[in-house]
This record gives sequence, structure tokens and C-alpha cells, in this order.
Amino acid sequence: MREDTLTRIGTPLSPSATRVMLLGSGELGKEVIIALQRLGVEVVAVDRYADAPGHQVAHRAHTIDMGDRDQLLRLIEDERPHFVVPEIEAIATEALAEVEERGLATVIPTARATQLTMNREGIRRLAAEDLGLPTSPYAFADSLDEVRAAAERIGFPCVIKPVMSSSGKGQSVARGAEDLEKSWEYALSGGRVNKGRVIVEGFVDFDYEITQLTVRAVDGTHFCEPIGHLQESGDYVESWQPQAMSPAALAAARGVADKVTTALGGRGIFGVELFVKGDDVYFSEVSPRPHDTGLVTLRSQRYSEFELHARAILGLPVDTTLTAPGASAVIYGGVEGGGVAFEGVADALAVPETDLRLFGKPEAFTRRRMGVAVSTGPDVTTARERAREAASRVRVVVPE
Ligand SMILES: Nc1ncnc2c1ncn2[C@@H]1O[C@H](COP(=O)(O)OP(=O)(O)OP(=O)(O)O)[C@@H](O)[C@H]1O
Ligand SMILES: NCC(=O)N[C@@H]1O[C@H](COP(=O)([O-])[O-])[C@@H](O)[C@H]1O
Ligand SMILES: [Mg+2]
Repeated sequence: MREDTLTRIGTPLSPSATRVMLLGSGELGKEVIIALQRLGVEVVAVDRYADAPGHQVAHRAHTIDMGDRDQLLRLIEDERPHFVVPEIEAIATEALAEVEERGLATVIPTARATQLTMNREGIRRLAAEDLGLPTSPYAFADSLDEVRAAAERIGFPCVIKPVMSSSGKGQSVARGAEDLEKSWEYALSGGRVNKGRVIVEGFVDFDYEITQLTVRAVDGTHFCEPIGHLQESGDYVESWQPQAMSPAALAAARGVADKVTTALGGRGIFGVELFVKGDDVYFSEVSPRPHDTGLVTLRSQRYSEFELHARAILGLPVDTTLTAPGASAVIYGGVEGGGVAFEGVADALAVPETDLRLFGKPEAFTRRRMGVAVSTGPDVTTARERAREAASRVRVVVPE
């Protein structure tokens, strides 16, 4: 890292500017960009399609194929950011390794962390085999025959996922041998990159699951209060903070989060996904970046996960204080079409202690996350009711 970026922040659009490039500019990146800009940083937003949410609030916007090593390197050489901040998994991580090696920019958290976490195999082997963390039983398979053999060993139900995918894409639960062919086909079609490789995981019959947001900042590792969440088809629909946990489970969760984030290294926020059964905690996966379930922190913490990420990136101190029990509820497209309109916004905002984020995605799909309601309350139950109610009052319509 260049020394000056640690000790001072310049003026955007001037030679002294502190420049950050976001690779991926969806709803999570948009909030990171706003947080960085509030600290006087010059931000360049990159995504695979034009007018992505973060493009709309950045100093400059670029549309490229982020999976293409050459395009990515060329852009970084042109823009000369001090920090490169991956916001999605689907990135040519070999370009990031080269950026780091050549000292072109600091990759957040590190090129190796983005490499390990973009593929389920990398992070699972690190967590289970190198660090000895408890996980579901698992095996990798490259063909239907290998899937059958793996499922036989692991038992049913099992979860089958492409090694490279997110938001539940290509993921399904096989309840018996008769489901395996369908699960295999579904994984092949739903994977982000058609690698033809899947992970077969034993189904963990957890009591609840959490995201343990963990910040690696200049002054050490900080934990946010645990976030509980509800997933449908592998995609988050509701989250809340704090999730009540036994002291033993909370200590175990933080122990796991500390180990895995220490192994990944660098600075920034991490979303450590954990399954909890009684006092036992199982590592699932980790995002080396803000987590979608952490959208709740926009209202529940003194500094949201996006502000914490911005501070950690810049080498500034962080504060993970929870200020009120909170909850978030997702607003899906529900329709397909471009240039959609949101109705019922005033009704939604009439719910007490409630705010909305409408991401501004140029195109809606039925299951595309288009917005989120975030609420606080005297307790998590009330906050959840409010966020759900507010989200249900928003209707997405395709204009005539
Ligand atoms: N082995 C498992 N046992 C039980 N439930 C599971 C298992 N694996 C996944 N799930 C359920 O599916 C959800 C999504 O799984 P996972 O996080 O692996 O997918 P993903 O595509 O990476 O999603 P995201 O990118 O949103 O984190 C989990 O949060 C959990 O609810
Ligand atoms: N679980 C990962 C996650 O939530 N990522 C968030 O979704 C965006 C992509 O949305 P899109 O698929 O609607 O373009 C990403 O850019 C990121 O903000
Ligand atoms: Mg996940």
C-alpha cells in the first residue's frame, strides 16, 4: 500500500485524489460508494451492464466483462486506483493477483482471499482441511456418476451447488437418489461459469443461521452483533440483528469468524455465514466484502457494514456498535421488464422507524432483488414485522 493513502485523503478529481475502484456495482457497492464519497474519496464504479446501481452514484462508470483478465487489467492501468474493491465473486481474480504483484493497487481484502472465496472448493478446503473448522460433510463431483457416489457416502438429504455461484443459483436439495439427476442438471444450468463441477454437502439441520460480520481494520479485528436471516431457494429474504444466541454459540461463532478471516487476511469487512445447532456452530462460507443480509445494518448500527468497509479500506478506525434492534425485508421484482416503477412507497414509509432502498436497477426480473425495507423497533420481532409490512406495501409495476 502507498503510504500517503494511509495518512491522508485527497480531493476527488484532483491530482491528490484518493481513488477507489469497485468491481461490481450492485446494491451493496452503491452503499460502499456513497460511504467512500462522504469521506472525500474519488470512486470509479465497474459492472457488467450499464447504469448499474453503483454506476449512478460514482465519479466515473465503466461497463466491461470483469471475467476478462485483459479488459480488467487495462482498466486498472488506465484508472490507476489506489484500492481495488471486488463487490461480486465473478471476477478474473488472476488479474487481481497481477495487480497486487506489480504493486499497481491494494486489492481488498487481498487477491488470494478473492481467489479462494470465488470457488466453493477453495474456501471449503481452507476452512475444513487447513483450519479444521466444523462444516457439513462434503465432496466435489464432476459428473452425475460422481454425484451419485458422493451422495451415497454423505447421505440424504444433501445440497448440490455449482462450485461457482451465488444467491442460490443452481442450488438444490436432493432428498433421495431419484433427485440427483435433476439436481445435477440444475447445477450445470445455474452455475455462473459452467464449470461442470459441483459440491455435494450434507444437509445441516440447523436451529438458525447467522452472518457474523467481521471487520479487519487497522487496529485489529472487530465483530458486529450476529445477524439472523431467512433464505428461500438459497437467496436471502429477511434478516435481523441481533440474533439471540447462547453465550457458548456466540463464542464459537466468533472463534470461527476470527480463524477464517485471519487466514484470508487483508483489510475490510467479511460476512461469515454460519449454521447454529444448539451450542454447535458450522462454517458454511464467507464473503470477503459486505454481505446482503447485512443491509439491516443501514439502520441497526451506528455505522453500517458499508461504512465499516469504507473505513477499514482506508485504514481508519471502526466502531461496530448496535444502536437498535433492526430488520430488513427484500423487495423482489415480481415482474419482468425495464424501467419499472415503484408504487406504495408512501404507504411503506408510513410504517414506524422504517426506511427503503430502491436500488435503481435498469431491468427487473421476477426474482431479482430491486429494493429492501429496513426497520428498527424496541425488539427484533417488532422490527421484523415492520420491515416485512413495509416491503409488502411496495409494488413493482411495468409502465404501459
Ligand atoms: N449444507 C447445507 N445445509 C443446510 N442448508 C444449507 C446448506 N447449504 C446451503 N444451505 C441453505 O442455502 C442457503 C444458501 O447457501 P449458500 O450460502 O451456500 O449459497 P450461495 O449461492 O453462496 O448464496 P449467497 O451468495 O446468497 O450467500 C444457506 O444460507 C442455507 O440457508
Ligand atoms: N449474495 C450476493 C449479493 O447479494 N450481491 C449483490 O447483488 C448484486 C447483483 O445483483 P443482480 O444479480 O440483481 O445484478 C451485486 O452487485 C451485489 O451488490
Ligand atoms: Mg451464502
